[in-house]
Amino acid sequence: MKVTVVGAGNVGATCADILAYREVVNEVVLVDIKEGMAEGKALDIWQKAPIDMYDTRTVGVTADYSRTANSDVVVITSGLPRKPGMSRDDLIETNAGIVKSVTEQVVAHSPNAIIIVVSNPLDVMTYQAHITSKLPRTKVIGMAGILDTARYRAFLAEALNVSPKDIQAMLLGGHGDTMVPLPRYTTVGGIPVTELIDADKLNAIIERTKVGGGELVKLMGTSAWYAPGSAAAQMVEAIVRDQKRVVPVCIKLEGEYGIDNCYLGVPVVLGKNGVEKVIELQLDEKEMSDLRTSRDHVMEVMNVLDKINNK
Ligand SMILES: NC(=O)C1=CN([C@@H]2O[C@H](COP(=O)(O)OP(=O)(O)OC[C@H]3O[C@@H](n4cnc5c(N)ncnc54)[C@H](O)[C@@H]3O)[C@@H](O)[C@H]2O)C=CC1
Ligand SMILES: O=C([O-])CC(=O)C(=O)O
Repeated sequence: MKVTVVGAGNVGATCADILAYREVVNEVVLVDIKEGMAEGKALDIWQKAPIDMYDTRTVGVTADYSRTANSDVVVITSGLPRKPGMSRDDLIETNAGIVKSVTEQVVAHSPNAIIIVVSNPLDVMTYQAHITSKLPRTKVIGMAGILDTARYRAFLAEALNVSPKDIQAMLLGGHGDTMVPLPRYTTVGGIPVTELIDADKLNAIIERTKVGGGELVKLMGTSAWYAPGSAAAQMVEAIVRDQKRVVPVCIKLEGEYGIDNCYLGVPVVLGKNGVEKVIELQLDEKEMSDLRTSRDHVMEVMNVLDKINNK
């Protein structure tokens, strides 16, 4: 199995490192546009192999897509990260062009690959990759929900002083401040979270989760990479090992949740064919209305992308 990671920056290199370290595939190809960057990071990861005892080959190339040919999965992380004071949507103009040209080259060399988009604004960059690739919606998906639920689970684990391993959670919607964490679908060792934490504390955690990316941007001056790289690697692993993981993933909705033609995070079954099933949860009125608010926001940004593409 072969995986390409486009963008050898913070998120891309972290993802490649985890894929190698865990021997998820035989070969990881890192691609970047910056001369020598991907080659250097791939070599560094390969030199770690004798220490950490793995044999996944890591190869780096500068914009040479012939080396990515016949990849099973391609992760697209190329693009600008935001700086303090910016929203993810502020990245659209630059990143739309990058994701479009990268997707064209990826598909030309790996027509059967499953594409995982990471670049921001996530839901709309997934839209960009999907329309550019012309692949089925089940094969062009975005990474956000695994990261957002991980933040939510980590905050809960801290507040409850329990292991993050025992916290299960689901979350819907766009990868932005309108995301919809679902306390009704959150459990701690099988126990509904609402039995273990009072409503005010839970609400504070939900609000912190929604701006979890921004919290890190403020601290570091650029956006996060350890958890995002790991979340993307988990999606790759689910696909190449055909694990049928049930995780939130961004995909084009075609009538699910009463929503059509919008790219949003929803629970899916993730396996060798990409998204093998979209799971429709029974939502109450408030959850449904929050999801519609999130949809409206993503649709607005999708319209901005349409204008950029029609210029
Ligand atoms: N979906 C999510 O949950 C998350 C998304 N992100 C997004 O991921 C993207 C990458 O973030 P970082 O790795 O921190 O940024 P970074 O700046 O460290 O890395 C980006 C890399 O992309 C490369 N690049 C730019 N244009 C390219 C092209 N045409 N072809 C190949 N490579 C190209 C750059 O040279 C750079 O090395 C950003 O858009 C960021 O907002 C980051 C974290 C989480
Ligand atoms: O916040 C950002 O810009 C990067 C990102 O999407 C995240 O870490 O959730």
